[in-house]
Amino acid sequence: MLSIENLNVRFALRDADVMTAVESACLHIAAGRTVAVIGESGSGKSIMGLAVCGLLPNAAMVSGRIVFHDVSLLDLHADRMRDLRGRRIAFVPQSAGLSLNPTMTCGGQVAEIYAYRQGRNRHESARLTRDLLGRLSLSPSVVDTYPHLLSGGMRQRVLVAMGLAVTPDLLIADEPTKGIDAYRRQEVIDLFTRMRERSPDMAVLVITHDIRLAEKISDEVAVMYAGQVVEHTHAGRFFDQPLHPYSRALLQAMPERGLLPIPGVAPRPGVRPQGCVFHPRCPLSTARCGRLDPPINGCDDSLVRCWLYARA
Ligand SMILES: Nc1ncnc2c1ncn2[C@@H]1O[C@H](COP(=O)(O)OP(=O)(O)OP(=O)(O)O)[C@@H](O)[C@H]1O
Ligand code: NI
Repeated sequence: MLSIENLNVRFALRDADVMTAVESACLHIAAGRTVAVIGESGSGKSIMGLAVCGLLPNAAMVSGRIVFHDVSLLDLHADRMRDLRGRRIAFVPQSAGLSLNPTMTCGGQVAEIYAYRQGRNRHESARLTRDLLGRLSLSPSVVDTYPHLLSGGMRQRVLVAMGLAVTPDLLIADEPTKGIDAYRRQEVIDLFTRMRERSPDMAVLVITHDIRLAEKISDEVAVMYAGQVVEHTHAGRFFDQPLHPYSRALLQAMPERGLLPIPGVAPRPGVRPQGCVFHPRCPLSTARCGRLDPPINGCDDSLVRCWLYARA
């Protein structure tokens, strides 16, 4: 359904410096799959998601290809992209608090989508809104409630409802558990589970720091480091036997897996090490890793960007 091929996103900084937020990233998502994109802060997860939705800031310089069904998104006119985003691709932004209209009830905001996007009348829009919020386990009272009266988790669900109201083929959710406490996290997990049951063919891209959320809801995991997708694999396989040394380090840093900090620091934005982007922190790096960019290698059903898996 979606192919991201060699995507680069750069920003021009002052003094003619350029900072690379996403670098030759590749990712493919099939219908019906939930893919979690994980990685440390600043690794380019959100920027990649925004690129797919055509929501990058104007200053961004983008190259590569993003193909959705047969449409090349980076070549689309802004009007057509907006239309696509309203009907086929839904984006659930990171800050639920800021993204809802404070002057409208939650139900009103969902109903508006049915009315404007689908041309439903007021009565139908209201009924569809109640159904949808009900299926997402939001009580009927939420319909008439203003966003600021809800918890972060509830607001997030309203935003997801707004995304689902357009019955998209692809839903992209950026940090759905951000700012949500442990107890409410379960609600987000339930929400994704319910959403899957309701729309089994929808592809879902979940951008998250929250590796445990990824484990609970995803079919596949893509790991980003310094703007690159360094591994993309089945979730079960990833949590059993991650391939990339960075993936292994990420998992070992989880409290339940040893809380081992990843040595060193991520490269500062715009200061990219030569060769493999991870080699300065990698316990397994060799001289070659510091000189040459690793190719993307297929290993069983997985893709991994690491010299360890390169065939001679
Ligand atoms: N408008 C911009 N101008 C310049 N640099 C930007 C801009 N937006 C993002 N960046 C940079 O792009 C890089 C990738 O940012 P991005 O938001 O995609 O990271 P992320 O992986 O989503 O991190 P987080 O987990 O903190 O959300 C960062 O180094 C960020 O500083
Ligand atoms: Ni982000």
